Amino acid sequence: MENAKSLVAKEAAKLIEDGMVVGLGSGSTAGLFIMELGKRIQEEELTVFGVPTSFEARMLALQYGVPLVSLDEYDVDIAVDGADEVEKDTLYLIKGGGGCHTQEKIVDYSAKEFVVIVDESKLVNKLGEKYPIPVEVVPFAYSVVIKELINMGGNPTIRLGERKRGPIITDNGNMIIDVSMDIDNAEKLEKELNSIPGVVENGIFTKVDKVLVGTAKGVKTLKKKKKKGKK
Ligand SMILES: O=C(CO)[C@H](O)[C@H](O)COP(=O)(O)O
Repeated sequence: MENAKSLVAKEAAKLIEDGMVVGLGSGSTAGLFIMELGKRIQEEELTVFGVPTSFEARMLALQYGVPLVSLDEYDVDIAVDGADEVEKDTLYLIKGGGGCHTQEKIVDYSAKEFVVIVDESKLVNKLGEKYPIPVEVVPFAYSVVIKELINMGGNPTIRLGERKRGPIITDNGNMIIDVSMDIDNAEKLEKELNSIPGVVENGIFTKVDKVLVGTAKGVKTLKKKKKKGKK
């Protein structure tokens, strides 16, 4: 899959034009995109600025020579980001495997165009098939949020560090609760989860313009087929 990720990252870097402000996603695929963008900036002497979605993206941008600006000063022309799951027909996503979905959603949703880059392993028929929904929660609220998620029919677990004996802490100083639940109407659930007091943001993304998929044979573009759960 590493080759598919590199292919799709390279293809996405070709979308960037001189003068653009680019949202820089988080995760391994977005990291490869940052590297490819850095190469184009150096080789073609492009004037491009990045807006990072995480500490990790910021560090990679510095490493690969992508100059950074903040959302306070600039609007984002295009955001390029990875995903944990992509529902094939709707292009709805689950993000937040790296715990960065809050800043990702702020940057990705503010962009004039939001492009997702994944390899084929991320495609699912139904959102939530393989991956729970990451929910970023203010630590003070974790127990009441867990109760509410159970009331909503979910199965929540606190995300723990791999070696740390305790919850992982996001770039914003919060905890992540991963919740498995049936996603009947993704747009509605995205809003409902955010209405729980103490929830900062959840990892359902329903506003996506384009998905580029890296495969063994090359890169294909996915288009939206239907809007699910809308009455
Ligand atoms: O949402 C994310 C981080 O919060 C990532 O985009 C997602 O986890 C995909 O990562 P990778 O490209 O490493 O598979």
